[in-house]
Amino acid sequence: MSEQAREAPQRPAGGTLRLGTRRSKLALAQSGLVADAVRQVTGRPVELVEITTYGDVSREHLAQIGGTGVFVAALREALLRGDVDFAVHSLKDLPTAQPAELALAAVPVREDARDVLVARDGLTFAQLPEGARVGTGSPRRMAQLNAYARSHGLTIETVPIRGNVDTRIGYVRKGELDAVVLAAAGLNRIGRIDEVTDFLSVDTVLPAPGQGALAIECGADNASLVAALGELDDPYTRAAVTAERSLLAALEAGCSAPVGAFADLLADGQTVKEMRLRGVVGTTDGSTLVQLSTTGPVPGTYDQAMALGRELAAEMLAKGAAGLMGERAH
Ligand SMILES: NCc1[nH]cc(CCC(=O)O)c1CC(=O)O
Repeated sequence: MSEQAREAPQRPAGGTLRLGTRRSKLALAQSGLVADAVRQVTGRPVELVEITTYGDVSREHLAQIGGTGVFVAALREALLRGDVDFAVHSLKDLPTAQPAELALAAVPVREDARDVLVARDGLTFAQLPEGARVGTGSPRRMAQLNAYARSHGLTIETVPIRGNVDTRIGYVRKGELDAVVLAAAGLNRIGRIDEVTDFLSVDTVLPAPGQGALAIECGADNASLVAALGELDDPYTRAAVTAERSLLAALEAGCSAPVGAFADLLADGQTVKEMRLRGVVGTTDGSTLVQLSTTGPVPGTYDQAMALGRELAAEMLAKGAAGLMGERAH
């Protein structure tokens, strides 16, 4: 039963829009949310078209074949072939270089950007026992969690894991790990936020650049679709994630580098004053972190947001960030 069939009776002018999506529970949830929003703003039917990516078929060598970029690549190929009209990505999985043929038509309002802990027995991070086994395959999470543990006089063991959200939480339920760390946004979107045992403040663990935000992408030459999808864009989220991704790009780091970044607005009462961008790079054992922040006027343009990220990257590089990033992704 397609979305198209269900909406056929009140079908307005303008044909059905085909939304290319991965088949994972998270991807389908994200695409479903965006499909609803696009129906609202365009008045057009939206049909989900499932695309199997190489990353879905073969996870074992994900790191070697280019990390989460493989998920994005198959959707982009479908867009470029014209098999689908637009696609939804988790922004944190998007490479920072934007192909000229494709437009980032919208970045909707960001979800909760925080990382969270799903631990056994309702444990918070501070309540984990000495030597606790904490699952995460992310060098960014490893670096900051190990540093956080150290600051509590605790040593944890970070255990590299992969797989979808169900698989990761499964390690805790089966008793193989004491806890796993995931993004709040993903759990919210698939309806499992109730399983969180600790929300990790961004003051302690900076999220991945773009975490919690979605990217809606379509062909750059389809001006009317770029404009229509643009209705879903949130300028503050767009500015924040642009600054975060600019930092990542200027550090010349890939999606698997130990880089965290988060931009937020500083308000004086009801008046938004400035944007603050925080960044961190560290060794995965958490023994050394370079963590800095910069504050500036809320970027009104893409170039201003990019400049904020570049400025912070330059300061971090001056403090030795490059030496902490280890092997570059790609
Ligand atoms: N790397 C996989 C991935 N990509 C986006 C999300 C969550 C949703 C988001 O951050 O927008 C996740 C899962 C996770 O990190 O827990």
